[in-house]
Amino acid sequence: MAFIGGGNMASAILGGLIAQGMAPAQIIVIDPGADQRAHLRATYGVRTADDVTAGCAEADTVVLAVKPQVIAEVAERVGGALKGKLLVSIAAGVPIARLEALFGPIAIVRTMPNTPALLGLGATGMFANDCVDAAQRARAKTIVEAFGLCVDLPREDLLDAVTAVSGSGPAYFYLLIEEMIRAGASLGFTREDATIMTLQTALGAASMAAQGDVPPEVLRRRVTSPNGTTHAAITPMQKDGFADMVLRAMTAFRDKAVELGRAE
Ligand SMILES: NC(=O)C1=CN([C@@H]2O[C@H](COP(=O)(O)OP(=O)(O)OC[C@H]3O[C@@H](n4cnc5c(N)ncnc54)[C@H](OP(=O)(O)O)[C@@H]3O)[C@@H](O)[C@H]2O)C=CC1
Ligand SMILES: O=C(O)[C@@H]1CCC=N1
Repeated sequence: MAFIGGGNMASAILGGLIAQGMAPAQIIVIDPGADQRAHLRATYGVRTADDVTAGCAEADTVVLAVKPQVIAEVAERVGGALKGKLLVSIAAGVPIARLEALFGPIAIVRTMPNTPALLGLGATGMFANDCVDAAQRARAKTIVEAFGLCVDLPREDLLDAVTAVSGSGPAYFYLLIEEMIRAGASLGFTREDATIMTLQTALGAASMAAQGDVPPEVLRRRVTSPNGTTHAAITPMQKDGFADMVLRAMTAFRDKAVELGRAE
């Protein structure tokens, strides 16, 4: 398996795959940064290369993990070297039609993962082109499921919505965590106490919601005693347009994914 691009998202996937038992020697990462290649070798034990054609030669599966703006340059360098291989793209917004125009009519699975893949807790959407056969589809799914859950999408355009929900989603929660820590510290906690209380609360709330038997709205109401403290906090948030803010933010993420993917 080869990765073109060894940055943040590739590292999260590598960490997840290796923790799940994939042999690092089976993985080669192509990245232009000598320091980054040394870091990847030291951290994950993978092989590295700086030349994309040589790097992909032995792989049957190639993960395209560069920024959308760099894909055309990669395609120019790689030429026809991906013929017969499975290309798994993780690039936000880049449509399969554009990948086919750049890399030729090869088997392509377009995915949108997220960084919790590092802990095997990724949430990934995927969609395959018509060149992908049953064995390649199963291989892509096995890889994705090694670092979290995989949703096989009925339409390609839903991948831009996946970017808004789960691809970028960890950042919404991190922002809330950052601000809760800051606010906790300003209410008199030490920063350390504000941090552990906030993180344990985030973990506990997410774990309860993830059990799935009680909807989040009901869980929220159970915390919200009539006319109590939670009510005093949440009511102004709702009045100040929290729901609209989340919708606008996620629509902006989705639209940016579309824009990035269409850019030449
Ligand atoms: N970060 C995230 O949470 C997620 C990211 N993605 C997608 O993953 C992709 C990568 O994003 P991310 O990991 O955040 O970005 P990074 O910038 O962290 O990683 C990209 C890596 O690719 C390297 N690179 C640049 N040019 C080439 C080239 N020609 N050949 C090989 N490697 C090259 C970069 O090197 P250098 O820095 O030296 O240029 C960098 O190390 C994007 O398409 C993004 O949309 C998808 C889901 C989530
Ligand atoms: O911000 C980005 O463009 C990437 C895609 C999804 C998450 N991070």
